[in-house]
Amino acid sequence: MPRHPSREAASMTVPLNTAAAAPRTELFEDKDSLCRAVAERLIDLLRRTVAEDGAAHVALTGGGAGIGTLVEAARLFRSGAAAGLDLSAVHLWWGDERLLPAGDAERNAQQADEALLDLLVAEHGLPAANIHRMPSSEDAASPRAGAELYAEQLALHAPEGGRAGLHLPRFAVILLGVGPDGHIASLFPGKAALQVTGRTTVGEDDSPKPPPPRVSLTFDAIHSAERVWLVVAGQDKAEAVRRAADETTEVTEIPAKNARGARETIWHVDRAAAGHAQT
Ligand SMILES: O=C1O[C@H](COP(=O)(O)O)[C@@H](O)[C@H](O)[C@H]1O
Repeated sequence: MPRHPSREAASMTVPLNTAAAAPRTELFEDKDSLCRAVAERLIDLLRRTVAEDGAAHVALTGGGAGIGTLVEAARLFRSGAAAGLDLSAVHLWWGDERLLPAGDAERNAQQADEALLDLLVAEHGLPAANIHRMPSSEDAASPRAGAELYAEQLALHAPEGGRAGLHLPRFAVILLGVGPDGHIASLFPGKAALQVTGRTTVGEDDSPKPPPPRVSLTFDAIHSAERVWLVVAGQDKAEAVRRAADETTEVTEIPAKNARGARETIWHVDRAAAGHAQT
């Protein structure tokens, strides 16, 4: 297995992680109800994790349903429904990012700031230092350098004896959107980044979805999470959802198939993404 995706493998296989939690699906009427439910579930999980472990680490995602979930979480904070959650013990990370200038509107972190994080820092006691953004193009000259920088950040928050020898925080949950092509984070179909093992992060020079330069968690990092929650809304995702559930589909064709957490894997899917007729 390559440690870095120096070149694309013409024909590759990536094993499905059958040791992790098998996926279950929860169906929602539409994107709004899905995002509301995931936001409530996330706040509840953070409360429980902080109470039990003293800290909670979460990896956020971009994308329509990912940012929609943060918008709903902001609504819950504004309404007082998140009262009692000690945000000084919560750390926020990302599953992937575009290697663009800080503050670029296309960056997942920028969209998260606008949807939720600026509010949490200004009014709800989230320390700015607990927001662990992936490097920008000012921080790193290449996706590979960006990946190495983020791996160092992750390692600083790793507990002793982390899973599979990887130096990572203990993620209570990693949130993941799914692209119409079946990608998760910046792990795209057929790309050599899918094969990277023994590392927590990977650079992608040539993402088929613009912009090309990106940084992503690896499958190994995703599999280390306690929980993986996928958030998938819209008819354009229906084919990817269908293929991910098909046992004959290869991970290299639909990377989302291999998005699994150690204890729990939930696909939150709206009716359109599930391929149901619209009502
Ligand atoms: O490029 C990305 O796309 C996916 C899905 O985005 P969507 O707009 O099709 O919902 C997202 O999960 C990922 O974080 C992002 O970088």
